[in-house]
Amino acid sequence: MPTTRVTLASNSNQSQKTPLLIPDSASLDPNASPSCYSLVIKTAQSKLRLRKAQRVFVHGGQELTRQKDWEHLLEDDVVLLVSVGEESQVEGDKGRKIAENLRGLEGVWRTQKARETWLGHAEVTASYSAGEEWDAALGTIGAGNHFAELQVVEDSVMCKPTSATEASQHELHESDTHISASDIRAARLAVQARKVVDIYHNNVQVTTTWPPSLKPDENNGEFSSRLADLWIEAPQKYYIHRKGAAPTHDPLTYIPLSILPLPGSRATPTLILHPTFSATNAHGKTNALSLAHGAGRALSRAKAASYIAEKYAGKTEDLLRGDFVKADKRGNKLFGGDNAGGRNVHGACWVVCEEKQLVWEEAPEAYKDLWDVGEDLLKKGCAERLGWCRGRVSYKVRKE
Ligand SMILES: Nc1nc2c(ncn2[C@@H]2O[C@H](COP(=O)(O)O)[C@@H](O)[C@H]2O)c(=O)[nH]1
Ligand SMILES: [Mn+2]
Repeated sequence: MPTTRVTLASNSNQSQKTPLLIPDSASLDPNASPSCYSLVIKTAQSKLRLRKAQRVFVHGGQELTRQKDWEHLLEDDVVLLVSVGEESQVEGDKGRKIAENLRGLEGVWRTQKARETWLGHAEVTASYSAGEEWDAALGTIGAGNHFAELQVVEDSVMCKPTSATEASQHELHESDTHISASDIRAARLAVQARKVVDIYHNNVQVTTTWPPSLKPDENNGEFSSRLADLWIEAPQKYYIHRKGAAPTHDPLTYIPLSILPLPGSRATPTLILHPTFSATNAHGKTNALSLAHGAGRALSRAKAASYIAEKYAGKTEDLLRGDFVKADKRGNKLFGGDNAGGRNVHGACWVVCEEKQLVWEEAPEAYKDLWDVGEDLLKKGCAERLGWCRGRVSYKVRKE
């Protein structure tokens, strides 16, 4: 019987593979029975142990959904990547399309009049306008190395039940001792509820108490009394100058942030941290009410530019592709196989960056290991990890 010889691989762990001979009798119409699609799914379930196998892709991100995809892409020796639906709407080809169509984030937002109106403060009839030159940055992603990223919350969010409770205000009971599906859902909701998460950083904050007190009602009074031990009595101004760090509180209200993202690079996840305040970190004093605002550079911009330009000579354009993901600097592209959770670097971002120099300077290899940085913060009692998100489209700059 004539057959087509293909290899099936798990989309999230592509070293996990199995051969499959598809008989010509199998229909190319995915809705027929038996179809090439149903055979692929069944084989992935039994041989790759992907119980929830549901989507089939080829390298490059194109998904085989319609009969004509199967007609066009099914051939001898093709590798079919089978996923359990971990992708989001911005996965694969969609990510590429979004990246292609996304533009103007660095361009001015509305008119100066509209910006001034937005910056006005009706109650105190004051305006925070700083003049046209500066207001022009309002509503843009900013300049320099700023970026905006579309990310998805990964399914495998792990969290402590108490963190999930605080973060999401979901009705989870603090006495829960195991991580349940509802905890995971709660952590996801916490992140998703704030669909746009900005990261304050490099700011100067003025405070008159050190450390600032938290609202007693948030801590049943107990926390405030412990903080009192640390208070410096005389009210005077203290300045917290952050460079490479983000505040653990909303700088205006002093209310602790429920989540604080810790980005790694355009190809690695963003950890979702929950700042903590306990005796271990002297209620935030140890870390100056701040957390790292990113993994941070491992290579200077100059070193990264020359190293990456040489390493990927002639392939700079490929570095912008979401399907051109190289192993991280430890070589652990699929670190730990299926149990790696967010550690693998599968499925990176489609990047919009029309400045070659920046593409090289901000390559994933130029940054420290996000997981190590995150782990240090956890070990010092400065934060808990609620989960992580994965970038799908990263917008840096267009030259338009
Ligand atoms: N998710 C992404 N994270 C990135 C990217 N480029 C850099 N980074 C991380 O962000 C912090 C902050 O950047 P900085 O330039 O202001 O220091 C940095 O420490 C990196 O770890 C990216 O494209 N996507
Ligand atoms: Mn920085």
